[in-house]
Amino acid sequence: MTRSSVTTPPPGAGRLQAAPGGPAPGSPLGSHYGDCFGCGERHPTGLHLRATTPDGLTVVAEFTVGEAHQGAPGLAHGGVLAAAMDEVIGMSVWLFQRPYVTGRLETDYLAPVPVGTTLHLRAWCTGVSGRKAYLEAEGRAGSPDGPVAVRAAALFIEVGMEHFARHGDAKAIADEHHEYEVNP
Ligand SMILES: CCCCCCCCCCCC(=O)SCCNC(=O)CCNC(=O)[C@H](O)C(C)(C)COP(=O)(O)OP(=O)(O)OC[C@H]1O[C@@H](n2cnc3c(N)ncnc32)[C@H](O)[C@@H]1OP(=O)(O)O
Repeated sequence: MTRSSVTTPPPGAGRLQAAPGGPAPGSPLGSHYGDCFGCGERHPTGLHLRATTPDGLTVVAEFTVGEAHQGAPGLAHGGVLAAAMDEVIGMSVWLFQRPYVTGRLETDYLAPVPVGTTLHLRAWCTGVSGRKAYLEAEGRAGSPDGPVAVRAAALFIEVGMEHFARHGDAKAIADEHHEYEVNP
């Protein structure tokens, strides 16, 4: 991954620790919002990512490229693939048990991804420093051992739940049940 200095943990950054009360190894990680383009079950043309954590420290998910996700004929749109990387990395909020948002997302496209391909996604944290979390992800075509088609590196920033109430739909937030801590 050709990550930049912005997405590289600084010297002395901590490692992700399994949060008390966090998901146990093997647990499914639910959708954080039903209308989310990445993971929402109500979204008609979204990515419908379904994720699990194999070990409490990383996230794995699958995304099958559909007709609604094309850029060039028969091929996935690069922005949609970036969204898939953003989402699988964002699923790490369940591991942190705190809300984070994307500050920066860097993506390498290594191979075209045809419609019908299932991408096997994996995300992991490379360091934590204050409110900043450094994460990476990869998407392999066809199987968990398939060729890497997409790679990403990201800087996520921890926010309070008021971020979503101030900028978004406070009622929708209240109507959904979130398991991570609201007032850490
Ligand atoms: C209800 C469901 C919940 C659900 C929760 C889960 C959602 C997951 C969804 C998937 C993920 C997404 O798509 S999230 C959606 C896309 N992202 C967004 O909408 C975020 C928009 N940006 C913002 O709201 C803001 O810029 C923030 C929150 C990121 C930062 O603002 P802030 O809180 O005022 O903090 P600020 O002081 O600016 O930044 C803190 C530190 O981070 C650094 N920093 C911030 N942004 C960057 C950046 N792009 N590149 C480099 N560095 C940066 C600053 O230099 C600073 O470093 P230093 O000076 O301390 O060293």
